[in-house]
Amino acid sequence: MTDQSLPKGMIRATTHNGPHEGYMPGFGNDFETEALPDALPQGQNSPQKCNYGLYAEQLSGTAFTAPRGQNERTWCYRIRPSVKHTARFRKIEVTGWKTAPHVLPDVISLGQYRWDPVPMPGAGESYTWITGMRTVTTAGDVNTQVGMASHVYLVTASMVDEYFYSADSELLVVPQEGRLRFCTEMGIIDLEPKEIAILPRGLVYRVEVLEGPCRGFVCENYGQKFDLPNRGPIGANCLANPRDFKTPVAAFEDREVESRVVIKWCGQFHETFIGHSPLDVVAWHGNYCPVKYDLRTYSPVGALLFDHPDPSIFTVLTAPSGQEGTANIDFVLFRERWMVAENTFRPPWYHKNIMSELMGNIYGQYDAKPQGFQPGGLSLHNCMLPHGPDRDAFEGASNADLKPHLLDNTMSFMFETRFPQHLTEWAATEAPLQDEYLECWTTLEKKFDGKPGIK
Ligand SMILES: O=C(O)Cc1cc(O)ccc1O
Ligand SMILES: [Fe+2]
Repeated sequence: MTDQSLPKGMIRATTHNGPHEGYMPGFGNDFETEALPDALPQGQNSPQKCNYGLYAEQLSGTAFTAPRGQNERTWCYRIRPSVKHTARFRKIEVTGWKTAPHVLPDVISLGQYRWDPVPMPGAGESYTWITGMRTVTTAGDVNTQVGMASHVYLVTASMVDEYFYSADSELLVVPQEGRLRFCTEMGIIDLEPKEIAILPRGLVYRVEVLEGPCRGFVCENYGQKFDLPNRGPIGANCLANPRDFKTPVAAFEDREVESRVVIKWCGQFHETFIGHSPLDVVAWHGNYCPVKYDLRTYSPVGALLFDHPDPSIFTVLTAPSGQEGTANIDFVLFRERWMVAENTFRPPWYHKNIMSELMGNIYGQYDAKPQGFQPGGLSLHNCMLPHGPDRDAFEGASNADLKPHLLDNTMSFMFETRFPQHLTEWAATEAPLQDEYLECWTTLEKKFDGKPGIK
């Protein structure tokens, strides 16, 4: 399409944001978006009076004085200030959702653990985003803003006139089945398997089921926000590229209806009732915002000649801990890729790790565990506990013809934290823990016979 107002030959820039136009590309960008024309003040944040009678409100995601490269905040122009969204809070019980510190004397976390997929709810069972959250592990301490929790969610029902926010954490959501819609103060994110989303600390939202039942994983980050890892010698491209992250455009509700707001705060849950939808932000600008990312756009970089690199080459996002290179959480993706290394045992090696490794399978088969680690399933290899390929993987890879091989139909991930992860009672007793998991290694044969030569 030509634009008559432009010089001859010049084409106006357009943006293409995938199937629908509801998202803006970029990671950590300073975005601006308005759902009504001129709702966003230009050139200043706090005019004496805002257009449309809106209230200006800042949401600070980092300390005011955080260094420029980390500083995150968003200015919201809303129908009512958030303080009108909260009456007196009343404590409620949300039984499945646990928070660190949560070390139970009778639950042993020292070990290698694996779970079958948590069964989908039966007919007649109904779970929302809040009631369907089941904590698997916790690590660190929410009160000092270090550590994390891992959860499985089972969601069958939309939240209706009900809203949630976590003052404790940002949530990294990894769907495994079903499609969810996150209606947030800053716009709408639709999410399905092979995508992930980050919901920042303090952001209010409602979760709806687009296609259920829904199952997935959540990493709750109590610490510094997830960021893109530095690429070092890899250079300026590959791994997760910033433009593949999508932030929703502004969308608001002007609905006056009895509504419930639930807040998670220092591990406790509280509710309050208000007379309207809190999703009333008409326009916003800033860099503290929800985002989604399609894992299929992750460009893995790996070994081109020999040996198996550390899994950190597959880091999608990293949440720093204050000690450089030692993350509070790394989110690592094992996806389809070519295996070409010569004279190499290609699957993960055997090892013990100071970091603790919580893994989940999104779909397909993981190369170190051809059987038993199923889509929807989880495993935990805790701090300094040995693990590695099972017997079948070892025998297969030790004897494989090492021609280039497409590792296909595989997508697993790891929440790796510097802290030991503690099982919840649910993970240790109710979830489908595989009692026989250790047997995948007990059959590994002794091959050593004291005589030189390749066995
Ligand atoms: O334990 C695992 O399967 C995760 C993992 C993968 C890999 O390629 C190297 C090390 C590692 O811990
Ligand atoms: Fe590992």
